[in-house]
Amino acid sequence: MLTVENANLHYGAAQALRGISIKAEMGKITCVLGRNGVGKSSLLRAVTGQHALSAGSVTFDGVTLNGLAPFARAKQGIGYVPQGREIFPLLTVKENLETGFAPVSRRDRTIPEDIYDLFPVLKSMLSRRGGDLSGGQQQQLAIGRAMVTRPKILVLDEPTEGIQPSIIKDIGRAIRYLRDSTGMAILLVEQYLDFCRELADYVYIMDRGEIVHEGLAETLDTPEARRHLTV
Ligand SMILES: Nc1ncnc2c1ncn2[C@@H]1O[C@H](COP(=O)(O)OP(=O)(O)OP(=O)(O)O)[C@@H](O)[C@H]1O
Repeated sequence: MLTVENANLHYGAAQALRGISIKAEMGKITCVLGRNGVGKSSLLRAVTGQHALSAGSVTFDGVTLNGLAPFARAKQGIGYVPQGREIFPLLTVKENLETGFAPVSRRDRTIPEDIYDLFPVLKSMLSRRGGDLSGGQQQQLAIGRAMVTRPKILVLDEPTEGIQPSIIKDIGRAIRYLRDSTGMAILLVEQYLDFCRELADYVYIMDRGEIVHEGLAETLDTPEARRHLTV
């Protein structure tokens, strides 16, 4: 289980996280919803080690991650699909997938076949450059690359952003498959309410750096929850 406890995060004098506490359990999809700029990406930066917390803690599987570099967190089993995908545009699809080998032991440096079962388009485009793929294909590649790192928890930053509906469906199916087949934890942040309602086991809503609602996915249909999500 991933646990974030009483997390504060600052950019200079500006505070982006204010006493955030969340849990992401193994075998469950945990979704953090919130409007633009409420701190969702900052929360994931704190989990993946790209920005230090100014107070509070992040623990995974009983190990405190505070102070560990992103690379060391990847070795602990944190797989990350960043906002905007961050595909290497000049590397081929295969080479992009192979960048995921870095944190895994030598004997695990293979590309899991289920990546191609989930996203057949990647197999047919292995020698194409990452930059030539559509946004949706790049999102699939970014998920594939994270799967190569053999994560115990997959952390996704707005996986539906700018993606066409048919590929959003494929991505939802892939996330469910990963939960059910491997029992990994999934933590995703989103603005797209319907995607989360269909997929999530447990949801949090953030507003201005704080958690303002939490509960089972069904609770998203309550007026209190909706109030935090409407502009
Ligand atoms: N590098 C930075 N330096 C200064 N302020 C930042 C930085 N990154 C984010 N912020 C600010 O911190 C707050 C939270 O930003 P964050 O990106 O975490 O929100 P978000 O919910 O992920 O938004 P979005 O949906 O637009 O990605 C915002 O007010 C943002 O302007």
